[in-house]
Amino acid sequence: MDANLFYRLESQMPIATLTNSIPSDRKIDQFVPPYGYLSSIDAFPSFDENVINYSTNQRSQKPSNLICKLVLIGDVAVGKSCLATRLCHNTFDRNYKATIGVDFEVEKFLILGVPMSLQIWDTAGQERFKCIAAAYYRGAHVIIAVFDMNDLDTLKSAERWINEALKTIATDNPLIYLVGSKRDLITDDKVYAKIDQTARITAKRVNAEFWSVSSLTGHQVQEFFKRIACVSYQMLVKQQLNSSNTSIEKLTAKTQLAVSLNSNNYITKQQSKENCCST
Ligand SMILES: Nc1nc2c(ncn2[C@@H]2O[C@H](COP(=O)(O)OP(=O)(O)OP(=O)(O)O)[C@@H](O)[C@H]2O)c(=O)[nH]1
Repeated sequence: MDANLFYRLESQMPIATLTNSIPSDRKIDQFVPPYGYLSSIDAFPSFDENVINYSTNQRSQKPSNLICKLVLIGDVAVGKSCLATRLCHNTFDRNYKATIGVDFEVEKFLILGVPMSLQIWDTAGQERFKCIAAAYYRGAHVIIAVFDMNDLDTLKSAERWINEALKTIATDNPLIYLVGSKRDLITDDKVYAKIDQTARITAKRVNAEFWSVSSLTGHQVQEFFKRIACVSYQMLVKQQLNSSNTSIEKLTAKTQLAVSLNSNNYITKQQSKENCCST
């Protein structure tokens, strides 16, 4: 179904029907912490008071159509599609099937009682599809750069992928996540600690939050996307509140201007009348 039609139909649903259709493991009432406090540039420890008030108001109204666009980027075969599949279908495929251009999934969350759709754009890592995939970066709120923890060259590439995406994304301050995949393949704790440390340094350099996951075992996958859902919900709601404040401010400024213009006009007319009468 065409994505726009889907959202139009959904926005006409009663809120109870919509919220009941969201599974309980997609309902979030507590802010999800980062993978480790040291791995995040901003810990976002809790929901902001304004965001909680907004959510309470929203629950009593028709649901607003909050949509968070997310792009998965990174080298060939680092595990982007498996990550999306683990989240959306809770399955894992050992057979590698290259993504052709881009794939699309939607996952619904209910955050503080308000529905939000996570649009997941899974892009191809193959060089020949880069142009097609990059066309889908525009307007993304979240960038997830995936690298294979067993191949540190893909970590260097992840940094390049992020910098390239930032040039075309055209969104103010998108949230950036650096994700080490295939955690299950590293059994030596010392080896893991070294990779983890290197990844955190890279993450800091690119203003990203670092996570380490395994799509094979499902390790940290659900937590990771719940974390994204919380942080992006908070960001989108704050943006909405700021823009409505700005329009109220603009409206107030316009009204004041109109009042002052009118009163000036009135004074001028009065004065001219007075002048006229006095002659
Ligand atoms: N052991 C293990 N293998 C994984 C994991 N995630 C992905 N793989 C394997 O890695 C290979 C590539 O995974 P994909 O998810 O298709 O990789 P991709 O990044 O989407 O690749 P492109 O579509 O070419 O960009 C597949 O054979 C997967 O089975 C994981 O967590 N653990």
